[in-house]
Amino acid sequence: MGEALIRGFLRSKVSSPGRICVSVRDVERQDALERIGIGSIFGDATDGGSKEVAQFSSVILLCTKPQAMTEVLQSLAPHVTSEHLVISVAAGITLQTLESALGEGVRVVRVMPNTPALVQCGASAYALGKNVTARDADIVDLLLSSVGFCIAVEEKQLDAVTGLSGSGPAYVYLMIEAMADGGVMAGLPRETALALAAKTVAGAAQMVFGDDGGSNSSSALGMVHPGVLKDRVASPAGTTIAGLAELESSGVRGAFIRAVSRAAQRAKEIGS
Ligand SMILES: NC(=O)C1=CN([C@@H]2O[C@H](COP(=O)(O)OP(=O)(O)OC[C@H]3O[C@@H](n4cnc5c(N)ncnc54)[C@H](O)[C@@H]3O)[C@@H](O)[C@H]2O)C=CC1
Ligand SMILES: O=C(O)[C@@H]1CCC=N1
Repeated sequence: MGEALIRGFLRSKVSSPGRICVSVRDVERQDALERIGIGSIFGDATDGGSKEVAQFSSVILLCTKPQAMTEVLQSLAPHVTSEHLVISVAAGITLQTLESALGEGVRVVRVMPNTPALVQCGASAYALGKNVTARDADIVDLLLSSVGFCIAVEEKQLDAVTGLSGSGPAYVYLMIEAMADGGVMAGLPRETALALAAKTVAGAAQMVFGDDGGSNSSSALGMVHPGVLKDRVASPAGTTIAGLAELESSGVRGAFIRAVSRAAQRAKEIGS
């Protein structure tokens, strides 16, 4: 996720390789970051990396796994001051945990991004810690909106965000793969089927944001209800309603609801 954000920031030009300083343990990741021109790459956070990052950066993104966060926070705490803004992307790790590990007065923001940030099509939500300033909120907004859509939420909503948009790309990949399988089963070459499936998902998602001209927009974000769009595709006694009936009888709608809800619950479990 950290690498996706870095690459997204570089693509959007909100930052440049010379302004980014990274502490990363895996050698392959270090090589990948070197290849994209990151100049300051340090090793393990617990072995000097945190100190170096805190020395050279005013905005620090924490992008390790939640399970590694305790030791990373411990390594960072002695070097972080009220001059730093710390942004965590870790699923489930609460603002309270971050703030109490980093110390009094530290400015902390909790973010849940997703990997399409890499291609500027991310969907992120964030919650501000108790010490952040209005300028910090602007910085977070600037960074996240440079790589896609972003929205401020209450912290208690972030586990739900994690289950929906944080994990969501994986659900969509599964759906694209399955739709392509269906195309292959119906006689299409694999590559054609995959391209059609992925383009269909991307195009359909864009329509929800009113990119049909916005005539049916029903919300502040200019969105069109997906049910309206679905009904427009389904002709009476046509192919689509036959396909939809299969999906409904397989319980796909319920499966998606349960997937998001189970992933949100898992985020809560990780945090506790
Ligand atoms: N993968 C995703 O789609 C998303 C992940 N997240 C969050 O992002 C965080 C990272 O997840 P992934 O990118 O999937 O994991 P990952 O395992 O791919 O990346 C974690 C990185 O942390 C580095 N690392 C671990 N311990 C370190 C240490 N002590 N010092 C320096 N570097 C260290 C590793 O070298 C690795 O490059 C997690 O907290 C996750 O909840 C949030 C949203 C989406
Ligand atoms: O699977 C995970 O735990 C992370 C958090 C959201 C997406 N990936």
